[in-house]
Amino acid sequence: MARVLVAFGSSEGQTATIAERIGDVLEAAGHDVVVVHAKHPPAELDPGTYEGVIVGASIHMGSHQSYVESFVDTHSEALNRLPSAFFSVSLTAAHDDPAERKPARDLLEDFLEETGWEPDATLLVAGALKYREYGLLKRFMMRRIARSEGGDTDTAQDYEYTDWDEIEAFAEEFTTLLPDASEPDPR
Ligand SMILES: Cc1cc2nc3c(=O)[nH]c(=O)nc-3n(C[C@H](O)[C@H](O)[C@H](O)COP(=O)(O)O)c2cc1C
Repeated sequence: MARVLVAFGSSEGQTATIAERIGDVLEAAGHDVVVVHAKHPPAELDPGTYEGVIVGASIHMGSHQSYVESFVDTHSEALNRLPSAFFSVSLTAAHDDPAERKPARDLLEDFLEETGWEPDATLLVAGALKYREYGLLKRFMMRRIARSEGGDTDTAQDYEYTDWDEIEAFAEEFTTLLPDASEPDPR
C-alpha cells in the first residue's frame, strides 16, 4: 500500500469530480489516498511525505488555475523525486482531431515548463459544459464559444465529455509506478 496525494484545481467542479474518481480507483487498488483542493490545502500538507502525487487543473481563458501552478512550483522538488502525474481538463481536449487538441497540449507543456515539473505521465481530459450552473454572462459566453467551435449550444442542459474509462485507466496505470508493499521481501 502506498500513500498517494491527489491535488486539483477546479472552477466549476468537473476537475474535482475527476480527482475524486482517481482517488476511488487508487483506493480500490489498496492505496491510502488524500484528495485536496490546491486552492486551500491543509496547512500541514507536505507532498514530500507521500509516495506518489497526481495533480489536476482545468483551463479557463487559455490558462490553468494560477494557484495550481503555485502549488506545483512550491513542491516541484518533491514532485520531481516521486512518481507523479498531471492531468489537464478542458473543452479543447474533447476534440477527436489531434490538430484541434493541440492548443490544450501546448498549454500543458507550457505549464510544465514554467513550473520545472517533469511528471511520469500526463493526460488531456475532456471536461464539461455546465450551462445550467453558469451565471447569465458565463452561459452566454460559453454558448458563443461552443457555437464557433461546432459544439453543443442548448443551454437548457449540461454536457459532459469526460471519458471515465480513460480516467480509470490513467489511475490504474499510475498504480504501476507506486511502491508495492505486497511484493515479497527480497531478503
Ligand atoms: C469561463 C470559462 C472559460 C473557459 N475557457 C476555456 C479555454 O480557454 N479553453 C478550453 O479548452 N476550455 C475552456 N473552458 C472549458 C473548461 O475547461 C471546462 O468547462 C472544464 O470542464 C472546467 O473544469 P472545472 O469545472 O474543473 O473548472 C472554459 C470554461 C469556462 C466556464
